[in-house]
Amino acid sequence: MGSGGQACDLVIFGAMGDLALKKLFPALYQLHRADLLSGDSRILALARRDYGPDEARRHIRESLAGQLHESSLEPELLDGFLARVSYLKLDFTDAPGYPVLGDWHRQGPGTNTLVFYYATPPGLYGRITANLCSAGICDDHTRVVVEKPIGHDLASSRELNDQLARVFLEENIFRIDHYLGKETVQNLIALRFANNLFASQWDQNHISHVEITVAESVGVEGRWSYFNSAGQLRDMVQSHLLQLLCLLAMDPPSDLSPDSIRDEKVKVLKALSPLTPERISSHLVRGQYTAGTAEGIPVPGYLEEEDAEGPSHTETFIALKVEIENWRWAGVPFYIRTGKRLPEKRSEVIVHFKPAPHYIFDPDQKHLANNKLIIRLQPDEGMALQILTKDQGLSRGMRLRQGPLELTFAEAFETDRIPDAYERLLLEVMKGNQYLFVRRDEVEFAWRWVDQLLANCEECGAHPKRYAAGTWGPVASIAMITRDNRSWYEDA
Ligand SMILES: NC(=O)C1=CN([C@@H]2O[C@H](COP(=O)(O)OP(=O)(O)OC[C@H]3O[C@@H](n4cnc5c(N)ncnc54)[C@H](OP(=O)(O)O)[C@@H]3O)[C@@H](O)[C@H]2O)C=CC1
Ligand SMILES: O=C1O[C@H](COP(=O)(O)O)[C@@H](O)[C@H](O)[C@H]1O
Repeated sequence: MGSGGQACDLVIFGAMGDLALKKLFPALYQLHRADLLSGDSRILALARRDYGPDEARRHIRESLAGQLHESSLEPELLDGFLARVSYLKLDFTDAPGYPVLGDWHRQGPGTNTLVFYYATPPGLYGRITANLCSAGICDDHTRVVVEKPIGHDLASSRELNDQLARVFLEENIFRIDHYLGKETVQNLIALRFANNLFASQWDQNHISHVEITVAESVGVEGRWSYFNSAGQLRDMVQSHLLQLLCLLAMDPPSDLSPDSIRDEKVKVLKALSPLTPERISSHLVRGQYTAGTAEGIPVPGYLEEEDAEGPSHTETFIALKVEIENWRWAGVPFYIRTGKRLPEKRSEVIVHFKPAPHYIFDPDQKHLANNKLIIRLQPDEGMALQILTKDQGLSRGMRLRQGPLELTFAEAFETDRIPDAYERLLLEVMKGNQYLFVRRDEVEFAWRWVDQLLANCEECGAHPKRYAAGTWGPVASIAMITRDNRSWYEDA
């Protein structure tokens, strides 16, 4: 097989929902456009709206026109793509409606791999799986793609995983964490394991601490009810932030096979130090935004959002000091923070290296002495290595100057467009390659750690502190890192 996917019959549950229209169809169209969708691949869009086939295609076409850049919209390619799409009205709770899905698959070329994509509220995953099972549509080759959140805690994620496991083989379950589909996140693997320069320095002997910031300027965007039952810890840390942490902290996998990578990630999750009640006050800060500004425009606070349903102690910001109890990372804190309504959308990792063992330069400049690797995940994707050089000029003596070795991907590699995460993820589903998907034990170990953290927060009665929209979270998050004589890296 080339770089494209196998021929698939992709059945999208929830095909008229936000995720499908904003992410899945645009990504599938881009794959079609890049000739990465096998010629025989077909798409069945399922929703409960009363659309005829042409009406559904028209709706998808209009939605694509609203989502994609003009330069990607080529009428003939759009026609070709939409010709792959059929529409079927189905109430997903209605078991007798399911056999028709099997009929649709049998009417196809006969060799296409059947893939179900659950783009629905997570509460429906179990019901859909049971209905597919009763209709006898699935076999040992049928794949399923499930969106986060996989459960609300360890118990519910186990229940959901059990439901999936009754019907699908683990090797056919593709649990999405869309951060793993981001080019720059995958690049962490290349950076660490293709460059011995970094590989040989990647431990507690050489690194003092690591920062991970995933900042968003948006608020909860009409998802108050869902978000309020989750909060930033469940919504972002349990999945995306812990995945980033794993990719940064894991030992080298012996190869790039899905299980080699995932085995190493699981070891990191198992080694996360629990945040006991005694450590909560020094290792965790939660926040909730109040009215402020976003990109200069006044915005309401979390509790005044249009769809807000009352008082709430749900956090929209969290900062954590995370420790990993193993040889590689003993004594190296990972400071992570993520929040809504922060001043800008910015995801980045800063690796702070320890200073040289013996310092011989001007003592006034000692604060410059730590090298830093800045990995910009989004936007302005790229990286910079802060190094020290001699300041130029005759009058300066041996003065040091800090400057970056800079690599901006868009400039260096002349990429016209960075593919969206869902393009990569859907392509890998169609190839049957799970290395960018989360294995059951990863999800469950992540929940185990998050559950103890939430329980300990509860025990301490630690409510979120207020921060104004448009600021970098509660001041306590700055104090958390300052206590260790460090500061959050700000280079904006
Ligand atoms: N949107 C996003 O960017 C992201 C979403 N996700 C996850 O993706 C999943 C889908 O999210 P999203 O698209 O935002 O949700 P939406 O609510 O927009 O879409 C869900 C769709 O499922 C349909 N649906 C619900 N119940 C039934 C039913 N009984 N029978 C038939 N159709 C039904 C809804 O139909 P109707 O329109 O008729 O109500 C709706 O179109 C969720 O698990 C979410 O957590 C994850 C990351 C990002
Ligand atoms: O999964 C989620 O991610 C988005 C942020 O994703 P990004 O790709 O824009 O960085 C977040 O807004 C949302 O709350 C969460 O559910």
